[in-house]
Amino acid sequence: MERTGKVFNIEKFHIHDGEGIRTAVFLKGCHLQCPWCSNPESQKTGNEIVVFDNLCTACLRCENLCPQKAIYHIENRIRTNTTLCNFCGKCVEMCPTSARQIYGEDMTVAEVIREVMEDEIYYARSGGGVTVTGGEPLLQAEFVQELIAACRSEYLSVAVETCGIVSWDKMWMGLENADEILLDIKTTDPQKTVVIMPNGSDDYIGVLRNNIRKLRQKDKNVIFRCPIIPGFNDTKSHVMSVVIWAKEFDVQRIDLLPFHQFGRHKHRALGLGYVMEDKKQLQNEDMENLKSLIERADLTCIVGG
Ligand SMILES: C[S@@+](CC[C@H](N)C(=O)[O-])C[C@H]1O[C@@H](n2cnc3c(N)ncnc32)[C@H](O)[C@@H]1O
Ligand code: SF4
Ligand code: SF4
Ligand code: SF4
Repeated sequence: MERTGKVFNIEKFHIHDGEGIRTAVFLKGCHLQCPWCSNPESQKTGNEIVVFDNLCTACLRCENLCPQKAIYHIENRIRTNTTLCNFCGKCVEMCPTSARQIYGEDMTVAEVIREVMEDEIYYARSGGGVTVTGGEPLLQAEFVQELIAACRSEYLSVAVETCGIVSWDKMWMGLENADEILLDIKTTDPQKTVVIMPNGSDDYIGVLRNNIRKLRQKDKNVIFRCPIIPGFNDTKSHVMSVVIWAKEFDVQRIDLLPFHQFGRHKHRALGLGYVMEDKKQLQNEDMENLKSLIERADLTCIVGG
């Protein structure tokens, strides 16, 4: 049987996360739980169904239609019994306000490539390609390996975004043929890793450093990316420690990603809560100061990636 990957989104005309016009393929499942994550729907491995209360008009169409009788309401708030739901998608299709969403679909590499190739004309013109992201894409390293091989046979370049916290075997399987590796350095401080891996971060920093070292020994093109998260790592000392790592591993570029709150409605709809509500991204001037720390070390820095 053909291998499938668990995909939760394919986004066209993506202009970040690699050169040119890109199609981003989002793979579901992540073993980290960054409280600020812009894609919290990526974290669980299995399918999920959500209702955005702010969009729901409580028309009850979905409740009346569900073949599994999985939908019910409590005081005009629509809820889904996920043990009864078989993710048929009927309620999502007919919801007049797009308040219902299913996250997660099993797709073959051929199915993903078919969608990707709909925009073939733009990649060549813009120097773009495909970005594989998530969730943590390298948890599905075999699928990523096959997807990259299929992209290469269509002459498409591939960037992969990763947190870098997987075994070396998975890392290499997924990244050996990637053109660009966007490696997130969320922290260099072992004391802080519990914030992003509350269930046990073991040797987060050791695993990350070891993977970077091996990628560089194999001459892979690595770009460090630092999401700048208020109250967690928005300091000069954090950026300086990333600069020191870049020098140590001969990495030439560190991008800075300003904190945003695009994921906040999804956190709520998934019942995860959102602890970043009152956090504000750095002022432009402060971001520029962090950028200049990197540039003064003769490294390239793009804000926004
Ligand atoms: C959602 S992650 C998926 C890839 C991989 N799991 C990782 O963390 O690198 C993609 C990128 O979004 C960034 N990101 C996530 N939430 C963010 C937020 N609230 N503000 C800015 N960047 C964010 C991550 O740091 C990462 O560079
Ligand atoms: S169909 Fe959509 S708007 Fe109507 S009750 Fe269901 S979720 Fe709400
Ligand atoms: S996806 Fe299908 S089974 Fe699940 S709640 Fe919607 S209509 Fe019911
Ligand atoms: S590692 Fe990436 S996908 Fe996973 S929780 Fe953190 S930002 Fe989200």
